[in-house]
Amino acid sequence: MEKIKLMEKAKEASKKAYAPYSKINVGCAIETMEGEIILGANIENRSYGLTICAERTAIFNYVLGKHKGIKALAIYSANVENTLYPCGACRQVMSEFMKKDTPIICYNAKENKIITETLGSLFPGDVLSEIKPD
Ligand SMILES: O=c1ccn([C@H]2C[C@H](O)[C@@H](CO)O2)c(=O)[nH]1
Ligand SMILES: [Zn+2]
Repeated sequence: MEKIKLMEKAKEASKKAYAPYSKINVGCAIETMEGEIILGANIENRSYGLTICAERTAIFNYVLGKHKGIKALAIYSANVENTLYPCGACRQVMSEFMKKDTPIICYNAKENKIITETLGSLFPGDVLSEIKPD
């Protein structure tokens, strides 16, 4: 799928965000190897630390759906000036289910520009392959 199309899905997902505290609605769209689209959005909590990011809700949705591989992941956010990149916790969770060369597509609202990274560029090192489940 074209990056812009996947980003449109992420934008759609951002409308499902529950973000009354930060007012930053983030949406995430995962394209699976089978070509399905899995969505996620951030869900905040009055106990701020319990907030979960859009990327992780999307990845957990992907896992529950028993899909076979992540082809690309797009992150959309409104109300932020700068490009929103995944936080450290999300990068760690991504490392469990994505490959080093899996594209992570970020949207920069300020420049109205799409920036493509990979998991390997955002989460370098060999930790990705250290422990393998059975
Ligand atoms: O990559 C990111 C960064 C932040 N957030 C959410 C968490 C919180 O609800 C709000 C502000 O940080 O944005 C995400 O969903 N994904
Ligand atoms: Zn995160």
